Amino acid sequence: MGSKRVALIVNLGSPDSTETKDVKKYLDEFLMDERVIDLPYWKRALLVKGIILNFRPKKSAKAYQKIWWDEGSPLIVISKRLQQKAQALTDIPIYLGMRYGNPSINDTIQKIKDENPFLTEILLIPLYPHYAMSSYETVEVKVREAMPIIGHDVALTVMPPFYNSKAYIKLLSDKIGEHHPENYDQILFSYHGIPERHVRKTDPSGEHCLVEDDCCEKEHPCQAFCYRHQTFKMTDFVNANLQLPESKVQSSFQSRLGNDPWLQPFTDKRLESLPSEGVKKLMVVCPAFVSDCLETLEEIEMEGREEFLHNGGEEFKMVPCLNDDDEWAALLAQWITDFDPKKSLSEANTF
Ligand SMILES: C=CC1=C(C)c2cc3[nH]c(cc4nc(cc5[nH]c(cc1n2)c(C)c5CCC(=O)O)C(CCC(=O)O)=C4C)c(C)c3C=C
Ligand SMILES: [Fe+2]
Ligand SMILES: [Fe+2]
Repeated sequence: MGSKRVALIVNLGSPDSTETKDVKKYLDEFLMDERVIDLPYWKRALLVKGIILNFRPKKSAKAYQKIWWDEGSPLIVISKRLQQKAQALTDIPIYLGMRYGNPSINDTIQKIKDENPFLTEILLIPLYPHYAMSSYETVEVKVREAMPIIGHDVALTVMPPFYNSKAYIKLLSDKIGEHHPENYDQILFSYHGIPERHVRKTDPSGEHCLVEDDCCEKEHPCQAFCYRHQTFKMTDFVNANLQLPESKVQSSFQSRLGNDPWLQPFTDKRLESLPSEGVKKLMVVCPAFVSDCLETLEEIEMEGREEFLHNGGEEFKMVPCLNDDDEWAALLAQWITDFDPKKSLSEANTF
């Protein structure tokens, strides 16, 4: 019989296995996305297929082997658990898709069609707290491109990034609070980095973002699309909840690729320098990710820890992502149940 309304949650995705050939296939799809490597097609193909795919898959496969679980990729396993927990709390069917790899967005849209012949509305929730063309935007574009598969008039509503959702910030703050941040010298909020050019590109005015150093502190309509602004704001909101002195908290950006200017400060450089600045006990939080993944489990928990301790740090604590936390699943289920396409989803419950 199916349902008239369904929700579609989408995360980034992982390779099908840690074999180099599967990692290569995944990286090909990921890096050939024009919203990730935003070069004209022939230049992107030359760079990705001609250079990056010759060496990166082997290196990335080794990294994936270090974090892989018996059930598969942590990001996918955790996303499925979150979906199942949220599903138990709402009558609205929740489908899970991945932007790259499997379950693909096209297959998931086909499944939605097959299982819901009287469908009228889909609520899309990209599982990213912040707006970036390489994360949130590419998910929305890919889902819109897949909508003709449904073949009739189905409305699509996209939930805005939730970096400023009071309820989400509370969950994140409570989670960090459980690990006693007051006992650490510093809390580093390490967000996934993006090229500075992407921040400029998503500024619809074309004249605010990154024009001045303090652009992100000045009110401007472009901030609905500004990744840098949204990450800095998230740090402030969480910090306000935790009531820590401002001097104990800082933001940085990890996982850069290539030689273009990326958002700074860089996480790896901060981890190297913090011990010489007197920070011996460090807590790291990765709030750009709703689920643990290669970037948190390998880059921060393994490589980052090693870097910090090697440079004179004494204690390193990485706070896990919200993953399939019961309250996070309940919040997701609540967003889906309360979904009203006539009301802006950002109206209620934000700062
Ligand atoms: C949180 C949102 C993310 C943004 C924004 C983002 C931008 C971005 N990423 C790359 C390149 C790579 N990212 C990789 C892994 C990866 N990235 C995110 C999230 C965002 N990326 C996640 C959740 C993951 C982990 C996936 C997993 O399976 O666990 C990788 C693959 C691994 C590797 O080879 O290092 C690449 C490559 C770029 C270039 C970019 C912005 C332009
Ligand atoms: Fe990434
Ligand atoms: Fe900005």
